[in-house]
Amino acid sequence: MPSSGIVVNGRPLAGGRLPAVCAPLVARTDAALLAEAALVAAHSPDLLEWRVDFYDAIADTGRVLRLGAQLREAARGIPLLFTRRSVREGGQAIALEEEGVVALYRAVCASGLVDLMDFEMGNAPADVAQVRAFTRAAGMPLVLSFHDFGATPPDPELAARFAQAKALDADVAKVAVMPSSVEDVHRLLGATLQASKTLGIPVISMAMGPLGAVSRLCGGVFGSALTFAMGAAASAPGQMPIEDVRAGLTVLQRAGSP
Ligand SMILES: O=C1C[C@@](O)(C(=O)O)C[C@@H](O)[C@@H]1O
Repeated sequence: MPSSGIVVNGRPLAGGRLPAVCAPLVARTDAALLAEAALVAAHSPDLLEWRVDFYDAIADTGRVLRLGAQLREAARGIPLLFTRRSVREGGQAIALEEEGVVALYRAVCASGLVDLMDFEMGNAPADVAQVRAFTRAAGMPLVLSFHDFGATPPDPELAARFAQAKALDADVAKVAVMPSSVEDVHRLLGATLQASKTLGIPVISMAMGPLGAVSRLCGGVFGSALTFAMGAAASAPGQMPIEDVRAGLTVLQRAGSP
């Protein structure tokens, strides 16, 4: 069965249309994050991603929760995705050990201040299991993700990453890679299509950098349920402004593209 859209709080993002559009928030301070959220929410993305690894006070759970509550207000009903991206997979260095990250995920899950969570499938298996349990208890979908900022792995590994997410009980499987040729982009889209037809859960993929930009526009045709577009600032190479991405998606839709 082909993959469907991502369901958040019982409702499919973007009404089930593929792909929904997510804009990242990458500010470092409280005031800057709230200003960024207000600005980006005005572009009406289907989802806002709080990249909490950018936040200066990530090691202070109380402050994360207080800011999360304010972010909720600033988001004006747009669902929130909570993501700590590790340095290993392209994120920022943070003042927290992995144990602290897991404790932070537990607190944020329990708070109900966000609507879904992203955790890397490459984290310690015990940590992945714990985050799965927290999200499950909170009734929150879990995205298990994999990022390769240096290359596009061979086809069997791409398929294995999607399958690994599913095996680890993800609600959504996500794979992001760096292409060094159009062939790499083509392979990523092929692996996405295959996974979207066989996995039984929504999948997300993107090829990063300028070569991969096309995947952020046409990925939905190949089964990717979400594309990341820049609101105020990019969180990964190759992200385009949200207005441009929406325009591209509209052109495809008008042409009757699936
Ligand atoms: O994993 C992803 C996808 C991403 O890396 C991208 O390439 O758009 C951007 C990240 O913020 C997000 O967490």
